[in-house]
Amino acid sequence: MAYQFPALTSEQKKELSEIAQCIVASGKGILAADESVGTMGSRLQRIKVENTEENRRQFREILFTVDDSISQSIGGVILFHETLYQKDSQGRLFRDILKEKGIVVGIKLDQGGAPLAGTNKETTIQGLDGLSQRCAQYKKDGANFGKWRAVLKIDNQCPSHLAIQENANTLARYASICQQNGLVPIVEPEVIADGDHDMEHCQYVTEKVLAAVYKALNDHHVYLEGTLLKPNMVTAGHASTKKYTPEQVAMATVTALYRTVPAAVPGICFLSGGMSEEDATLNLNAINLCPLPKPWKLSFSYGRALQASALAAWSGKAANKKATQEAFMKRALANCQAAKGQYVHTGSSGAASTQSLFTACYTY
Ligand SMILES: O=C(COP(=O)(O)O)[C@@H](O)[C@H](O)[C@H](O)COP(=O)(O)O
Repeated sequence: MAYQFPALTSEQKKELSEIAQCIVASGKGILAADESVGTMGSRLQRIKVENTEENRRQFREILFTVDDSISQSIGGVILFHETLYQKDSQGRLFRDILKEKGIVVGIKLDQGGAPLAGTNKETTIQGLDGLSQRCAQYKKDGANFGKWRAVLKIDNQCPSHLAIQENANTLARYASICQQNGLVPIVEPEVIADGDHDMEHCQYVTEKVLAAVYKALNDHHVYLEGTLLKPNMVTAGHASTKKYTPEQVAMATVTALYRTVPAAVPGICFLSGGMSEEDATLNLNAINLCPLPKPWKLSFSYGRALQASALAAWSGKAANKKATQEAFMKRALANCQAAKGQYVHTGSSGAASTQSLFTACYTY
């Protein structure tokens, strides 16, 4: 039955795999700047800045107009709908500014959670209705990849079989629709860090989730070479009393990935999930040094762990532009080095970079 009903032409496959490889080329990762209005509100609240469209625009202008050398560390930026159509103070579209730097533009496609009745407050993610039309428009408007974040939690009876299957199937359906429209899907099944479970339990759950996701992607004829995975690292729950070294986190994470993620996937870009900036970098570095087979690029797609110091430096003041850009550049460079296993912690990190960025129940 192979190839009787091919999902994609060889030209479509070539385009998708080239986009994916470009995003994770040699030490590059992704800036997840796709916070929705509500999530951006809680980020801005921390620095006592009002959550207006203009303030969101100003902060993102500062990030996107950083020195062109940023493109050595950042291969892609995920935008929220509002940001894809925003301009800098000279009237240039953000998406054009990013493209001129050689950075691939991505778009958040999921539209929030909905409860799964009969479960312990588990969710599925909405946004499949009209998704093909939205993808086609975003492609015309300059996006080349998409993102869909599914949330799974570790708790009493969680994640349930239903939550795992439903979210895996929804991620696969989204990925298929993206590829039909020329967008590389970032597949993000996030096992959130809420809870007091140990790292071993997180590894067990992460393996179950990823195995279900790759079965569903295969069922939906998704072309793996034209996808990227955005998983959690395998860590203990935020409330666990057990502490693990970056090397232990790396071994558990790469073991889980090696058991479940096909080698055809070009890149795995971790989310930071509430880790401090420095922990996210140290763990990524250890992952890249882990003595297990690693057939994929292992990189980053951080939101909080790339922006926390920059947000703190900015504090809503235009006069802080230089310090904000320096803080952003510093984290981007550190993660670029970590994606190559070359990061050396100097011990001179600022206070913001070692602060936990954990938000309980980070589910929209
Ligand atoms: O996947 C992500 C990982 O972020 P993180 O590194 O954990 O801060 C992000 O792209 C978030 O999904 C992003 O911050 C958007 O958040 P919401 O507005 O959808 O909550």
